[in-house]
This record gives sequence, C-alpha cells and structure tokens, in this order.
Amino acid sequence: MSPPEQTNGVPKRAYVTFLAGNGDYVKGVVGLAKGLRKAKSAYPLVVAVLPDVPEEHLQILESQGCVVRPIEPVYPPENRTQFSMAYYVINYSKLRIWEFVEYEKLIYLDGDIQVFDNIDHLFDMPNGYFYAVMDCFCENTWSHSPQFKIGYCQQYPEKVQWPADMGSPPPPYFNAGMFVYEPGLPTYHDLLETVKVTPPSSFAEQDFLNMYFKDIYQPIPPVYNLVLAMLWRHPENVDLDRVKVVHYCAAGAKPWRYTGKEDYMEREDIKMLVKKWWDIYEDPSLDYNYNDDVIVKAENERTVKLGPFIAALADAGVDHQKSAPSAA
Ligand SMILES: O=c1ccn([C@@H]2O[C@H](COP(=O)(O)OP(=O)(O)O)[C@@H](O)[C@H]2O)c(=O)[nH]1
Ligand SMILES: OC[C@H]1O[C@H](O[C@@H]2[C@@H](O)[C@H](O)[C@@H](O)[C@H](O)[C@@H]2O)[C@H](O)[C@@H](O)[C@H]1O
Ligand SMILES: [Mn+2]
Repeated sequence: MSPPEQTNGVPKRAYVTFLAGNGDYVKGVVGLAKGLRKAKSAYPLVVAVLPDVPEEHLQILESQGCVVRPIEPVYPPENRTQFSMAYYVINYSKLRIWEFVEYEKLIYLDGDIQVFDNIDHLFDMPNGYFYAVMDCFCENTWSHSPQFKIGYCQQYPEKVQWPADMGSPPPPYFNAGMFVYEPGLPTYHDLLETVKVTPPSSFAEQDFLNMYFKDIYQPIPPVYNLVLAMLWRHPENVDLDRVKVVHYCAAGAKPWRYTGKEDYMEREDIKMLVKKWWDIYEDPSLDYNYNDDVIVKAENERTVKLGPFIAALADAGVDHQKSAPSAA
C-alpha cells in the first residue's frame, strides 16, 4: 500500500465508519454521511464493509458519496467469553481501518453516531496520540466489572473512592465508537498479531483498543461523542447545547429502529435527539447528488431550471425576470 499521497502538499484525511451484515445499520451510515455533509465537513466518509454487506447497500452508500472499502473480518481467538452483546464479536473487524494508509489521519465514527456540528478541527490535533472520549461504567452492560460492583465511574471518581485493596483505579477508558487515529502498516500488523494472543472480554475490540493504546490515549471532551447514558448517569457532565457528536448506543436508542419502549427512551431529550437524526436522514437536500435546480413553469409553459435562490424568489411570487433596479 503506497504511503499517503499528498494532494498538493495537504495530508489526506477522511472520516471512516464500519458496516457489517445485511440489516439496518446501513441507515445509520447514510444518516452519518448526510450529517457530515450538513456539517460541511471537508473530508470524505470511507465505509469499511464486510463481505456480508449486500451489493444493494454498497450502491446506496456510493449514491451518498461514500468511499466503499471492502475488508475481511477479524476474529478474536476462540474463547467462551460472554460478550456484552453477542454481535460484538464482529466489531474486531474495525481493526482493518489501520490498513487505510492512503490517509494520514482518520476519524473513526460508529454507524450509530451522528455529527451535528463540524469537527474537522480535530484533525489538527498533534500527531502521535489516540484521541477518544471517556466512557461511563454505570450502565448494566458493565455489571460484570469491578467498577460497577463498587459503584465507581471515571465520569465521577469522587463519588466512590477506588479501594486501596483493589490496587490502582482503572486507567482512563474510552468509548470506541469515535476516535482520532493515524493508520500505519506496522501498527496494523502488530494489532492483528496482538489480537491473536489477547483473550476476548465483554466489550470486545473496545477493551482491546483501550489496552493496546493506553500509553498514547488522550481523552477529548464528551461533546465529541455523547454516549447517551451520560444523560441520565452524569447529567452534570453534559451540556446538550454544546454537544457536537451524538452516539446512539444506549439500548433502544438506534434512531432507525426507535420504539421508545426501552428504559429511558421516553425521555424528552432522547426523543429530541432521535428526531434530530431523522430530520437529517429524511432531508433530500442533504443527498449527495441532490439536484437543487427547481423546475418551474415559465409564462409560456416552457420549463426552466432555476438555481435555489431564484427558485426561492419564484416560491415567494417574485418574478426574477423583471430586472432589479441597476445598482449603478
Ligand atoms: O450488525 C451490525 C452491528 C454493528 N455494526 C457496526 O459496528 C458498530 C458498533 O456496533 P454498535 O454501534 O451497535 O455498538 P454500540 O456502540 O451500540 O455498543 C456499529 O455502529 C456499526 O458501525 C454493523 O455495521 N452491523
Ligand atoms: O464492541 C464493543 C462496543 O462497545 C462500545 O459500546 C458500549 C460501551 O459504550 C458501553 O460503555 C455502553 O454501556 C454500551 O451501551 C455501549 O454499547 C462502543 O460504543 C462500540 O463501538 C463497540 O466498541
Ligand atoms: Mn455505536
């Protein structure tokens, strides 16, 4: 794989997400592509797709301007581990994105994430680190962990002191739904070799990435990856007006299959965030090839194509053909 090609000296950057299966996560990725467009991101969205993603979904992604990159699965060693969610085993395949060395720096985003404000500035952070937002240990998904058992959470470490007889408190732990990283073949090959000898654990590749990058992990503010549980577990750490990225990872929160039935899903803030996601997903003007010309009937029944501004005038009943008074 060639080193990052310089486009007139500018290092290549992109957003990247991961798509597996023939189910409805493709809607999440389409929503993400449209959200990045609405946020006027300067960079493309690359989608790493497993072989089980159907051709029809690949075409949908390409029609939304995504760069589709087929990848092979990555499996953890055989083990009797109970993943927090059985399907997490496929999430190890995310590790293939370290092979995307045609880019110098990438921002990974889960398909159940939406970007509501431009975050391109994150690409300008110093190289050599792994940037991600700290996770929360308070959901039942963590009930297996010592942190959960003693009520300790890194989001509020003063609440329950880490007992001295349990050694040192866990190092900062990130949510792997969003991170800023630099691909590279040496790291990529070392990741794959290390997976082979690392016993799987509840949060699959998220646990693995936290272990692997613990020496260069740099926490970034939660506005860059709002793990929804923070809204009811640590509301004091969340200012929704400032949140730029929302991660719909709580049970029942995936907007494209939202029913409102699961715990916390009837909250007004959750309903507002799900609607915000749908508003983008259903907005035709955010489609990649949206043709914003408007066909209007001219007086003599000819149809003419107008740009959006002139179309707005037409909508407002202003006849653009009557020349405006000359500015001179
Ligand atoms: O059937 C699946 C499950 C997961 N994913 C991808 O893997 C990511 C991680 O899974 P998920 O977001 O469901 O985990 P959570 O953040 O909810 O724990 C998703 O966002 C998708 O990008 C997918 O494409 N198909
Ligand atoms: O495969 C493991 C997954 O682990 C993470 O999700 C979890 C984690 O955030 C917990 O802290 C929450 O309690 C839980 O709801 C949430 O699903 C990542 O979002 C996802 O991308 C992926 O790495
Ligand atoms: Mn997710």
